[in-house]
Amino acid sequence: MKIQLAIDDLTLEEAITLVTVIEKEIDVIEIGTPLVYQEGMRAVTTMKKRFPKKEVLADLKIMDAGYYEAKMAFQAGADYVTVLGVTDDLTIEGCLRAGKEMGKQIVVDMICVKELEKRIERLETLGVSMLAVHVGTDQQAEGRRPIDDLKLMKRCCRLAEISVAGGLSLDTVSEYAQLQPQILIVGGGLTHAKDPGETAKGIRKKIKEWE
Ligand SMILES: O=C([C@H](O)CO)[C@H](O)[C@H](O)COP(=O)(O)O
Repeated sequence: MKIQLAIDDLTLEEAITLVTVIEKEIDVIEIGTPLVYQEGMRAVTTMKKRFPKKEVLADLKIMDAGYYEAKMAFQAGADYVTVLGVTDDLTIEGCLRAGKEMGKQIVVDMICVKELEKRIERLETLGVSMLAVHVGTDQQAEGRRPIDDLKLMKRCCRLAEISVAGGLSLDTVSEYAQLQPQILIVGGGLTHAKDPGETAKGIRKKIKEWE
């Protein structure tokens, strides 16, 4: 299982410092949506140049202009870019085309998708190979967690790899790891940790128990 660090509310400089400390424990560096707003594609390019052995995900949450926006992120150095599962199939197909041309991956973020099972089936038919279960920050504030959607996703997915995000932390990561998603996404659980180095080591240790 991979660990994806989601960097949302840090400056690019703070993000680089954090990744330097926990580099060994993480596999994917996510340039979170707020960081993209703040810094643009510069954040993607800088992070890939600084940490060339790490995979970089640009969390653009694309809703339209799929081909154009996905290609922009890939050209900036992203290995993965996100598109929203609620959007039109045409946008998903545009992203997939950009991914194919560039030899990179599209991740479909299932935040706010209502009929999850039906949508998973459709997305897999379109050729999507990575799906992200996601309970967003605002939904988390109302007490929602991604565990049930992850269970459903594990039952319904035929081929796609699965990642999961939504408030994962050192305390809760085992619950998710035992369901065997391919990628566990941790944002605030690391970026707001008192000791990110120790927390990242702890998360890695807990995940290893389920591998
Ligand atoms: O995608 C995210 C959110 O929508 C803000 O852009 C977060 O990166 C994702 O939810 C992971 O962060 P945590 O929930 O803090 O672990």
